[in-house]
Amino acid sequence: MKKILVIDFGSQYTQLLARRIREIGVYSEVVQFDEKIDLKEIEGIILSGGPDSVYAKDAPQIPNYVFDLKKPVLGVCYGMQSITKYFNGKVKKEKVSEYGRTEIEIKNNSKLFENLPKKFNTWMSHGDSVVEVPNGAKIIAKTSNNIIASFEYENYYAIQFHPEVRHTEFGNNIIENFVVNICGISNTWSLQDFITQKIEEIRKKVGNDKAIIALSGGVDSSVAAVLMHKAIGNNLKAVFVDHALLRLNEENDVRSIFKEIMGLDLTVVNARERFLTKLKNVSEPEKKRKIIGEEFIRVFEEESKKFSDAKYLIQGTIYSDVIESAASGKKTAKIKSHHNVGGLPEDINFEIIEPLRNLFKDEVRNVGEILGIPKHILYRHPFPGPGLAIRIIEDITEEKLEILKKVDNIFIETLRDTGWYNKVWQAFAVLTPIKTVGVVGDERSYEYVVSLRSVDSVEGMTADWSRIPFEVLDKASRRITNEVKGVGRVVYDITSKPPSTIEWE
Ligand SMILES: Nc1ncnc2c1ncn2[C@@H]1O[C@H](COP(=O)(O)OP(=O)(O)OP(=O)(O)O)[C@@H](O)[C@H]1O
Ligand SMILES: O=c1[nH]c(=O)c2[nH+]cn([C@@H]3O[C@H](COP(=O)(O)O)[C@@H](O)[C@H]3O)c2[nH]1
Ligand SMILES: NC(=O)CC[C@H](N)C(=O)O
Ligand SMILES: [Mg+2]
Repeated sequence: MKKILVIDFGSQYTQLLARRIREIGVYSEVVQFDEKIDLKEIEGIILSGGPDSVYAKDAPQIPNYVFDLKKPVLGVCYGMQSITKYFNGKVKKEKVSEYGRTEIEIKNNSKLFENLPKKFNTWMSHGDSVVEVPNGAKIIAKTSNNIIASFEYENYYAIQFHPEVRHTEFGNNIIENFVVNICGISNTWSLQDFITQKIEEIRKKVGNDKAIIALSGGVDSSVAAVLMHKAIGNNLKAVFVDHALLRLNEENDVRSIFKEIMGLDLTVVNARERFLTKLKNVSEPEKKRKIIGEEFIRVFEEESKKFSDAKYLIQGTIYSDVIESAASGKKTAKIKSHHNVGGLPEDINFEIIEPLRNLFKDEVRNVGEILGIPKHILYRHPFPGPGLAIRIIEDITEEKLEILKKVDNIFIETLRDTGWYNKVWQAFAVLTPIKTVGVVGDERSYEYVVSLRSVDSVEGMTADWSRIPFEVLDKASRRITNEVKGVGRVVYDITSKPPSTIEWE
């Protein structure tokens, strides 16, 4: 299949580049800068951004095959700076850094900016700048700070801004100009092709061996389960772990979801005791995540023994889990260890297969729709594998779990009753360790503060707090303080991601 190769230098946005290209209808893959790869059917190359400075000691280099292939190359930010360095231009830390919205002006014609206005806003994130382009290169655009925003040199196209983030105006047009007009690939690829290709790939790999799928009833593992079932049929067994950190009624909901999508009964493992014992008195978020990640694997190992020593473990990991755990590339910064990626123990007895690892949430939902999974399952709010453990700040007790389950349930019920559940991307409650003074029936009370959190997002990589009407929040707040013993105060979290993350831990 003809494709565009994206070479990763450690940017938080690398996968978004590949994703934008797939949106245009062209297949794209991300590889690491030092990875050995198959060079067949590459029609163009994109060099990503990255945290390093090109002259730094261990700065990643453009691999040699990029120069040998002689295909069009697009360098983004660090990618632009590394092209400059290779062809003897000059990169320097300038007095002005450009972060966020920056206007650029097109000074010379280029196929890359065809049919675009002369001036528009882009999104930048750089401290270094190109101060001298390679000999013979043509400067295409400059920013309002007079910094070089784009140049062209032979088959190399360089841009300082990030066309892959939604805040860059005409970003998709620029990527489409590169992929379709400059590299000349026809845009006929679709997620249906992804499904066909994955099924074939999984069949080849698993053969007649057995596999266990970690099924949470969430969007990602449900889609992965249907896809895997199509590929290997009855050699697949689904296992749901009840770790006591679930939402109210979760077990029953998951059983019925599974019956609906697979027509089969689900294996539910009661692991409540063992998770709670291991988590007793643990407050530190990364520690909680590591304990949970390991315990999940131990449970799956035991279950695999009961299924002819299954050789494979399937997980519904998607790309946001990977990037934040810093498992995407050597140069990427770690934000938190998602239990299914960064939280995994080192000694694992089976091979892990993650068919959705390179897709984003909304792409996974689209795959699910193509596979015929009902919308009410695909559009459930995400729920993290570590569950309520990362929504109870500090140590976890049965009492706190009871409180949080009730609060969460009331908030979600209120959103459903008022038509807001489907308008927001993810909503939940957090139990803080703070106690607060109140007055109830003329008596003093001293109870917990809970926070409601609801966010709008597309990919989960960035998010903003939902503008839920005060009346809806008021309804939830009054029900919570009236119905849940142990809660003295309700607050609403109005922080975006970044700088915060969606979950509190
Ligand atoms: N309680 C559980 N039992 C079994 N597997 C689980 C459980 N919770 C999470 N997992 C595994 O961990 C993976 C990652 O969890 P994650 O919450 O990101 O995805 P999901 O639950 O499938 O979808 P969603 O993001 O909609 O909640 C799941 O796809 C699944 O493979
Ligand atoms: O399966 C998971 N295991 C985890 O360890 C984990 N941590 C966060 N999340 C979910 O990922 C999305 C982004 O969350 P953050 O902004 O908090 O990183 C949100 O949808 C979170 O609910 C997790 N899911
Ligand atoms: N986003 C980037 O690629 C940044 C490149 C380089 N680290 C700089 O600060 O200029
Ligand atoms: Mg989940």
